[in-house]
Amino acid sequence: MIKNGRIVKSLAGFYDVESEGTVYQTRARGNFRKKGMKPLVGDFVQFSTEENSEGYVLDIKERKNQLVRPAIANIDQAVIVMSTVSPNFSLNLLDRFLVFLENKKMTPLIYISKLDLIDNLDEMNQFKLNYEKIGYSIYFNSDELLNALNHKVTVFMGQTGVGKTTLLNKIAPEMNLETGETSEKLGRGRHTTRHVEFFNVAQGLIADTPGFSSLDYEVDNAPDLNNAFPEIALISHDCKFRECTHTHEPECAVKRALEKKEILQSRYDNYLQLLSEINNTRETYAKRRKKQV
Ligand SMILES: Nc1nc2c(ncn2[C@@H]2O[C@H](COP(=O)(O)OP(=O)(O)OP(=O)(O)O)[C@@H](O)[C@H]2O)c(=O)[nH]1
Ligand SMILES: [Zn+2]
Repeated sequence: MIKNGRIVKSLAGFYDVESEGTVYQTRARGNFRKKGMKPLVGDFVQFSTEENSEGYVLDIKERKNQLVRPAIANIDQAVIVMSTVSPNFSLNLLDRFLVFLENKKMTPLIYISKLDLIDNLDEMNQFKLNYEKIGYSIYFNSDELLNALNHKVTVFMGQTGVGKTTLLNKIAPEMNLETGETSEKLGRGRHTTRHVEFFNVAQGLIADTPGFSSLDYEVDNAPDLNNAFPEIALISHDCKFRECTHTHEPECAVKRALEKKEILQSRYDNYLQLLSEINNTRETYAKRRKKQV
């Protein structure tokens, strides 16, 4: 019988496909293999199932997005975990995570951990207001965050030590994750490769997230960078030049908005920093290519 479903687990060449509430064990066998495509957890697939024998994944539907580590596809949203201290809160790092997610069409949710370690909340409250104005959701407690996971596929990301595991243990104890502390106590190596699996939490799906300690935001051109800053993208429609980079061009609406404090200075500064990183990388590549000729 041919069915449609979604891969919810992958282990040693087997794929668990969920279809209308039932999970079927399958292997890969389809045209996509010739194209070098490998089924990923999160893929919507067509598969065959037979009684008394395993089924086969026959076709993979087009992906909305995908991650390499963990290897998953079609992710709706990502929780960026940022701590107030140890490691220190960084708007620069946060904006890099946001650019990465915007570019991948994953909705960012921002969770602030270790609020108990700071005496004064003024700065964090101001940050919350500022970023909510851009359109982002900021969470100071895990119960509110839990509600936002309903009916969505969510991954968790953040610098090492910010408290991802601690947070996941609070909202999804069934995932049985080890925090930095416990895995050190037990003398086990960190970052052991696990199989990839979705967990049902709050009527949504959560993917385990082994990686993400360093971040390549994966944007390599100015227009994509512009679009990865939603408030800049919106205002850029009023710039005189269609491909305005908001640096040296006359009649730039973004610079006007900056003067009127309608755009945060830190956001603009981080935009400029990423833009110059992108330009530097492009120049380096161009030089290398010239040398090769
Ligand atoms: N005071 C306080 N400590 C926290 C909080 N969240 C996490 N921690 C501590 O911070 C340390 C790191 O937490 P983890 O949950 O292991 O961090 P992680 O992001 O999973 O780190 P990696 O596994 O390295 O990616 C642990 O000692 C936690 O107990 C918090 O909200 N408040
Ligand atoms: Zn402009």
